[in-house]
Amino acid sequence: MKSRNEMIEAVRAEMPERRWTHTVGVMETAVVLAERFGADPVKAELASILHDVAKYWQTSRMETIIREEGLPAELLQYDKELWHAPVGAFVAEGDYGVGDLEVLDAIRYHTSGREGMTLMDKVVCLADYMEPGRDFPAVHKIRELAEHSLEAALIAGFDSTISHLLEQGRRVYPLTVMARNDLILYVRESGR
Ligand SMILES: Nc1ncnc2c1ncn2[C@@H]1O[C@H](COP(=O)(O)OP(=O)(O)O)[C@@H](O)[C@H]1O
Repeated sequence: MKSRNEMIEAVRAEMPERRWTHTVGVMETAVVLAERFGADPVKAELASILHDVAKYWQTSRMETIIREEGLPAELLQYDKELWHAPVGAFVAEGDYGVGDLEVLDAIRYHTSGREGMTLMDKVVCLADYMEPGRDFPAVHKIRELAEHSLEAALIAGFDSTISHLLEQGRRVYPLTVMARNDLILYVRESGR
């Protein structure tokens, strides 16, 4: 596996400066959330460093990887914004030598979420929604909820994404709906 510094330099070279600033925000937020909710902060930071590694890859390059490396082909029927997450996990494993499935899955599902999200999935996905550089109508509420509940904050995040997609008449990738349903059940049953 590449060292932390090698990863930071390599990932930084893959993106414009403003996206690197976002990545640093996600790293810092993920560490805070990991410490708050009992996840491994080192793994949370590692997943955060790499989460957007493929964000600026050409569509055709991502499409080739999705087709040839057996990533879910249904992704190709949905917003291209979703593709960089599973492709990023593939790159994290192949090019950066990350072997930890918890870290790889957190990268893979950071945009869509999934049913049965792990603690690490939740931390990285939520950090991506609420890092300090984010500014969208629901972000204040999300940050407030995140003081106490990872799940309630994530539900608010997914609500905001789904509403936005509905308003624009766009397709909703089903994993996000499943993630939200599952989190609602989790909150109801655990009382969090
Ligand atoms: N379930 C979904 N179905 C379709 N598109 C989605 C879904 N979830 C996220 N997206 C798309 O992905 C975008 C967010 O991706 P994200 O990785 O958070 O990018 P950024 O970091 O640039 O905000 C949303 O604005 C939306 O266009």
